[in-house]
Amino acid sequence: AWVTRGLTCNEPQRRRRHVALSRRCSSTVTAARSELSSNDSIDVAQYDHLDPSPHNYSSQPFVDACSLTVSAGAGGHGCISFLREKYIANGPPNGGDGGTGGNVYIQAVRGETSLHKLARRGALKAGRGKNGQGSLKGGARGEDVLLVVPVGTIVRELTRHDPLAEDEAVQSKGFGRDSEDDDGSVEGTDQSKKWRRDRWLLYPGTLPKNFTSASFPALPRPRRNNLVATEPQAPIRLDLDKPMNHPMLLAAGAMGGLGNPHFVTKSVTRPKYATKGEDATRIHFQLELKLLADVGLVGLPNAGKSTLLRALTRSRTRVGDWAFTTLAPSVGTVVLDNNQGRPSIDTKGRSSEARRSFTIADIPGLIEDAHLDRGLGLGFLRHVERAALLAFVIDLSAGDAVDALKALWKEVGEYEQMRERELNADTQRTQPDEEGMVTFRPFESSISPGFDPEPHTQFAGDADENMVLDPPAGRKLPPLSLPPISSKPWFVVATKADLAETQHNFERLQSYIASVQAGEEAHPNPAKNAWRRKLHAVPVSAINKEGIESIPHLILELLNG
Ligand SMILES: Nc1nc2c(ncn2[C@@H]2O[C@H](COP(=O)(O)OP(=O)(O)OP(=O)(O)O)[C@@H](O)[C@H]2O)c(=O)[nH]1
Ligand SMILES: [Mg+2]
Repeated sequence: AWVTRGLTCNEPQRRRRHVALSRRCSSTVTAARSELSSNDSIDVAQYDHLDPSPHNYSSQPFVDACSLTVSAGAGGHGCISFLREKYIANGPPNGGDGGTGGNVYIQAVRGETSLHKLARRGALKAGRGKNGQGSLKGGARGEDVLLVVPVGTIVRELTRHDPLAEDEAVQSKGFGRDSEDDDGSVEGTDQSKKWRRDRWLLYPGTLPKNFTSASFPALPRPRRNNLVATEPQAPIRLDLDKPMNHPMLLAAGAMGGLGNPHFVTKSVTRPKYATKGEDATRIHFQLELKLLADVGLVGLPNAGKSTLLRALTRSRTRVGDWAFTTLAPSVGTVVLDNNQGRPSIDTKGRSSEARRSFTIADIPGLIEDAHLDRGLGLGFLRHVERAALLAFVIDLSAGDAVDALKALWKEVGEYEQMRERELNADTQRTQPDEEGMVTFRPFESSISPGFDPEPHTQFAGDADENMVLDPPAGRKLPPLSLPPISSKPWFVVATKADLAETQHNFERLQSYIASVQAGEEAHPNPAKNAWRRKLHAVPVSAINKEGIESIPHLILELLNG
C-alpha cells in the first residue's frame, strides 16, 4: 500500500517511508547474516582453490554489447542587453555571447571489464552552454561527458544527427526555394529571412512584427566548434584495443549564440536581437566489447574450462558440477617468472622480446546447435575472436572426445559465417547514410581514427590514385579486419583424465589428432585456411593440478612462434 501512497506523499511522509525502508533492509541483512553463520558450520577446509565452495567465486555484472546515444551540449543563447548608468540614457549594447556546449569524450581504461554501466544509461548528454549575460559576460561552457569503456571495446556509429550539416545542406540548395512551397509566396529573400527567424532571440516585449525584414541583418553563418577538426572522421569506427592516456573526442559541443553587440551597424546602433545557440550533434553508437586475451578456452558446458583456468591462474571463476556454471567470460593471467617476481613492465610493447606472460579467457560452454541459439548461443565466441590461439577443452569422461572436438569446430565455423553475414548487413546499412552526409573538414585530423572493419576496396583497387591523393603524414591506414578464427593455432586439452576409463578415450583422441596431422583424416576445421602445423593433445587433471605444467610452455611456444 505504501507504494501508491509514495506517489503522492509530501516531504515528511517520504522521509518516514525512507526510514521504514532502511529499517526493513537492515533487518533483512542481519537475518541473512545469521542464516549464513549457521550455514558456515560446513567444513571450509574441505574446499580448495580448484574445487571451491559455492560461495568462493567472484561475480560481476557483465554486458558485452550495447547501444548508446550521445549528444554533445547545445550552445547557450546570446544576450540582448544595454548599458544602463546614471546620466547615460541610451547606453550601447553589451550582451555577452552564449557558452559553448560540452564535449563528449571516450577513453578506454584498464580495470573496466564490462559495458554494463553504459548499457544502463542508454543516452548520455553533455551539458548545455550557459546563456550570455549583460555587461558583456559570456556564458560558461557546458559540462563534458566522458565515456569510460574497457580496453577491447569496438565503437561503431550507426546514425548521426548533425543540425549544422543539415543547415549547410539546405543553404547550399538555397532556402528561398524551400520555403516557397510553405505558403506559396514568391518573395525569395524575404522568405529566407523569415525562415531563419527561429534562430533569432528578440528583446523582451518586442514582437517579430516590430521588425521589418530590412532592419534585420543577415543571419551570421552557422559556426562550428574548432574542436570538430579533431573528431574522428564520420562515420566513427574505433577499435580501442589499448588503454588510452588521454580521452578522445567523439563529438564537440555546439557554439553559443552571439550577443547583441555583434549586430551593431551604422543605422542600427542598438540592436534588439541576438542569436540562439546552435543545436548539438547527436550520435547513435553501437559498442561491443571483445575481451583481449591471448588464449581462448572453448569447450562444451561442464567440460572443466573454469577449473582449468583456476588451475593455471589465480582466477576465481565459478566452478560447479552442472552445465552453464559460467555465465559471463572472465580472463586470467599467467606469469612465468620462475618465482622471481613479476618482471618490470616493458614499456616498448610486448612484441620486443619473447613474452613471459599471457592471458586466458574462459567463456560459457558451447553446445551442439548453439548457432540455432541453443544454450547461451554463440555470442560469447566474440571474446575469443581476438585471441591469438584457441584451446579446446574436452571432457574425457563425457562421451567420445573426437566427436566433441568435431562438434566444437562445427560451432566455431557457424559463428564465423554468422559474423560475416552480420558485417555485410552492417556495411549495406551504413552505405546510404554516408552518401547523404555532408562532412565538414577544415583540415584533416591528425589523430588516427583507428580501425575500420570494412575493407577499403577503393584503396586496394587502384594504388596509383592513392598516391595522388597523398594521405596526410602520420595517419596510417587502419588494419582491415581481424584474422578469421579458423586460421588461428589451436590445441586440445583433454581434461578429467583422473576419472576411471578415460584412458581409452584419450588414446583414440590422440590417434585421431596424429592422423589429422599426417593428413590421413580430414581436418576437423573445414575452412581452407585452417592451421595445420603441429597439433597437440594434452591430458590433464585440472582438479588435481596434474599435467598442466606443460600447458604454459606449449602456449608460449605457439604465441612466440
Ligand atoms: N574429476 C575431475 N573433475 C573435474 C576436473 N575439472 C573439472 N572438474 C569438475 O567438473 C565440473 C565442471 O567444471 P567447470 O570448471 O565448472 O566446467 P566449465 O567447463 O567451466 O562449465 P561451464 O562453465 O558450465 O561451461 C566441476 O564439478 C569440476 O569440479 C578434473 O580434472 N577432474
Ligand atoms: Mg565455467
